Amino acid sequence: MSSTHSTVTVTVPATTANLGPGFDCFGAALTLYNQFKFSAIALNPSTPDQKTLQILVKGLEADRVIADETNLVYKAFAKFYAHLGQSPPPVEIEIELGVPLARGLGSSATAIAGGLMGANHLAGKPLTLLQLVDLAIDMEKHPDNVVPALLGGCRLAASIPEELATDGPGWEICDVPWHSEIVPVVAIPEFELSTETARQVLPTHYTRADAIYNTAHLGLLLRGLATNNGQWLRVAMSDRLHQPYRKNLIPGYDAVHAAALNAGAYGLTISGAGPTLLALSSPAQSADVATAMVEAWQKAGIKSHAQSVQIDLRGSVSVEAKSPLKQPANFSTPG
Ligand SMILES: Nc1ncnc2c1ncn2[C@@H]1O[C@H](COP(=O)(O)OP(=O)(O)OP(=O)(O)O)[C@@H](O)[C@H]1O
Ligand SMILES: N[C@@H](CCO)C(=O)O
Repeated sequence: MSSTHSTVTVTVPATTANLGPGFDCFGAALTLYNQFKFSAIALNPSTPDQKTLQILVKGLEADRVIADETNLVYKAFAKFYAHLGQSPPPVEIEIELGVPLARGLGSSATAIAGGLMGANHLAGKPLTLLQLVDLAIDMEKHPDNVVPALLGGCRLAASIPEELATDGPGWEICDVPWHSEIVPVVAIPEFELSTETARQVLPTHYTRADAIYNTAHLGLLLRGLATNNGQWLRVAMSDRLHQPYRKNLIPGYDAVHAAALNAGAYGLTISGAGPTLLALSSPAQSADVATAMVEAWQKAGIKSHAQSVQIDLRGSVSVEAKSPLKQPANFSTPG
């Protein structure tokens, strides 16, 4: 009889960060998913040099993902064990990609959330979800993707000031109501833009006027999302901290923006660090908005895919199962 062991499959939603003025603090989970399956590997004590890590990648753009210990899912897995003061156990990770890479839809956050959740399950769940959130923010360096990726919904994260800090998490996280009649429409171009590149074009200092502009627009956005006020949303998605600098990295931005508004969208913003563009629309206009965005990009010589999505409310979901213990890929029976 073969021995069995727990495996865990973690499903993690894509996210859209910033939504315009909420730079580095505001984001929402979307109904596009990556899946990560973690299985413990049984090493044979009498076989030398067995692989302690196997990574298999399937799905969208699978050949673009590195399958060694520099893989971000594994880095998060290893970070979890380092946090416990332990070495990571031998593991097989199967990745099924449904979220396009480096497009501003939080693919890196899915990898971090998946790696941390998977590790926590294999370790017998020593950490709470909020402790995983803290570790994830520490890895991603900003909370706006990893928080909704783990918790679901639309979330605002504010760092707790030093004078109020305790030993607990360093962030106050609140859920933000998103009216059910507001449809997010994502137009995803075929080219990639890494977050690193998109952060390099940002200034390190801003004027007081720019700070006030973003504060006011984020407030308006929160109220617009809660009340389905299209006029407020139209104005609220403008910002002065990142989009004016990043739109030059996205060919066709102005044309897609104009096309989305002409087709009836309330507003349009760069999703995360881009290049995906996110429009907010009424349910009745969302199909027209998606078509208009793709056509505008096509005229600018860029292939894209657009679809209406919904806000994911569940966040990262893990399902445990019992399976036969995995053998390492280079396992050999001593003979
Ligand atoms: N499933 C995955 N497995 C391993 N690494 C991944 C995975 N998904 C993303 N990554 C890593 O994250 C990189 C993309 O991260 P990046 O922050 O540039 O974009 P993004 O997270 O998709 O967009 P944004 O942060 O703007 O929403 C990939 O190039 C890859 O190195
Ligand atoms: N807030 C981040 C999201 C992308 O990771 C940025 O805009 O750079």
